[in-house]
Amino acid sequence: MAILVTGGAGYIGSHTVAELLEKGEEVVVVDNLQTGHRQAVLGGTFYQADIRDDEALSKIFKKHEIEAVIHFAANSLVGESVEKPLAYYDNNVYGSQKLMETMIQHGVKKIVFSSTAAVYGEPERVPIDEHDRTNPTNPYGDTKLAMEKMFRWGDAAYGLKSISLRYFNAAGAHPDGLIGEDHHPETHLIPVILQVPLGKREFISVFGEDYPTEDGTCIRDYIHVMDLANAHYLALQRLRAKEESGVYNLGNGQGFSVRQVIDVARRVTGHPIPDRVSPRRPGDPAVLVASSERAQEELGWKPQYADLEKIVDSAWQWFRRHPNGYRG
Ligand SMILES: NC(=O)c1ccc[n+]([C@@H]2O[C@H](COP(=O)([O-])OP(=O)(O)OC[C@H]3O[C@@H](n4cnc5c(N)ncnc54)[C@H](O)[C@@H]3O)[C@@H](O)[C@H]2O)c1
Ligand SMILES: O=c1ccn([C@@H]2O[C@H](COP(=O)(O)OP(=O)(O)O[C@H]3O[C@H](CO)[C@@H](O)[C@H](O)[C@H]3O)[C@@H](O)[C@H]2O)c(=O)[nH]1
Repeated sequence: MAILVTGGAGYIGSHTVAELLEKGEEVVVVDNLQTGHRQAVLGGTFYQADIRDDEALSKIFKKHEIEAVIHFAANSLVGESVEKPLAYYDNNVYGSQKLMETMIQHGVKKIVFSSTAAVYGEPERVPIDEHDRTNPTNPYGDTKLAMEKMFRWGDAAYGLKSISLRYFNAAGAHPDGLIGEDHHPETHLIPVILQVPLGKREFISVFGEDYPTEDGTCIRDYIHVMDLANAHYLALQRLRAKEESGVYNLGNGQGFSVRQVIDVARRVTGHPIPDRVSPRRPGDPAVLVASSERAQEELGWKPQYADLEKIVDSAWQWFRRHPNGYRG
């Protein structure tokens, strides 16, 4: 039986496909390539299709015997979601609804899906654990919370078991150098910083220096993409063993400010990386740091690349070899 991966040509999806293939799983990928890359899919069967197209989805579910779904396909940028909220509800909420309907029609009852730290909004305390209040400060986080609720009700009504993985900030690349991050335009902090030593931009903009943090810049918890990929495999194993829904944070439990990340990148690349302060980006919470104790205890998850220097170096190795991403 196969694992259907939606968004498997994207950044985190392609690394998870690589992990699943390495574990000997049969993989079917569905991706509309709106931000993904065909070359990023290292194996399995690939379909270029949109998850909102239920006819196309149904054909794929008929053709393959699908055991479980790992669902990454989404719009996922905090800033963009504030400007275009409806595109986020359409792809993330309606898209997940269509996917769930197709799963139910075909008797598929297991799903692992991407949620986010953005469901918490401004946390009441850090590190954040899964019991803490969810109160998103941007439409993106709100759509992911709506997805979580939809799958929870889907369990109650149809016995569809889901594991929601609330990742914090993904970064880094596969150690074999074949796949990595490639977004157009790139907006994520670590790759944007690395565009400076690559000669693609002159300086890094620091979005806001007046947050209630030690140096005034936002704090995030950075997590290596291979550690995320492994967590998806472990979540799948948990669903196979327990058939029980759950929610897990995935982060390293350590927060780094924008300025600290820039300093690490300066050390890793040996480049001065000039910076300039610009206004806050709407929708950004000041601090997001995870407690991932539950994932460690219940999934047996243990991050292998917890050190920020290793994460930035891993991203740097990819960008040095592929300054234009999959285009060379
Ligand atoms: N990157 C992060 O730091 C981060 C953190 C938390 C959560 N997430 C979540 O993880 C998931 C993957 O994020 P990513 O950074 O790899 O993003 P990405 O944009 O690289 O990957 C998303 C993939 O989904 C595909 N896709 C989008 N809409 C689709 C649709 N309607 N039908 C079929 N395919 C579709 C895209 O083409 C792309 O290949 C997203 O759900 C995102 O919200 C990401
Ligand atoms: O050029 C830049 C880019 C970003 N930032 C700041 O860096 C931090 C991290 O930003 P970014 O890398 O864009 O990530 P987030 O906005 O934190 O969102 C990411 O991390 C979330 C989980 O925390 C995920 O849900 C999202 O999908 C993913 O894009 C934020 O404070 C930004 O304001 C800058 O100062 N300058």
